[in-house]
Amino acid sequence: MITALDHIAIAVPDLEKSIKRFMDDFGLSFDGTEDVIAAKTSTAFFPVPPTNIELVHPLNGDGPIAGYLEKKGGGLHHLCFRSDNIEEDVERLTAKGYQFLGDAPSPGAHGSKVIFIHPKSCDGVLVEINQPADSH
Ligand SMILES: CC[C@@H](C(=O)O)C(=O)SCCNC(=O)CCNC(=O)[C@H](O)C(C)(C)COP(=O)(O)OP(=O)(O)OC[C@H]1O[C@@H](n2cnc3c(N)ncnc32)[C@H](O)[C@@H]1OP(=O)(O)O
Ligand SMILES: [Co+2]
Repeated sequence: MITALDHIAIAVPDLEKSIKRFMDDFGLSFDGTEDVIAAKTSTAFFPVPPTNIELVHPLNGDGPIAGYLEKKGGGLHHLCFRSDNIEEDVERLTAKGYQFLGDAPSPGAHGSKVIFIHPKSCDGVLVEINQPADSH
């Protein structure tokens, strides 16, 4: 079951510059950076209760964010719903016709499991579903 809006992600071409923007200009608290190797993505999180902003940037210049930045230069990239049982939600949504990217959840930030729904399945919005580490 989906339980919360876990985060909204913004793809940024200059991670350090954007971290400064969200801390200094918008005054958000900064939860640190994490390189997620399985996703080829560097992340920076800002809690904005009850959700979070996630900045995403290509890790080593490669991966899905690199392609997005090349085409769009940056922008709102995805939203993420938190699930209390990701496998069950994937099965339920697949039966409704949603097209998932990948066959099974993979490692995400903070030890979570994540999977994505193709934007063409969802009105042009890339949707991530995650299950936090403490509820696996
Ligand atoms: C750090 C881990 C994790 C977390 O814990 O939070 C993350 O958030 S990781 C974040 C990065 N990972 C991903 O984004 C994985 C899922 N994404 C993908 O697999 C790909 O990006 C994609 C969505 C399949 C697109 O890749 P590709 O098909 O190679 O790119 P195209 O440029 O050809 O796009 C095809 C089509 O889709 C539209 N598109 C692409 N990206 C987005 C987007 N973010 N939001 C909305 N639409 C998107 C693109 O415009 C194309 O549309 P058309 O031109 O109409 O065909
Ligand atoms: Co994300």
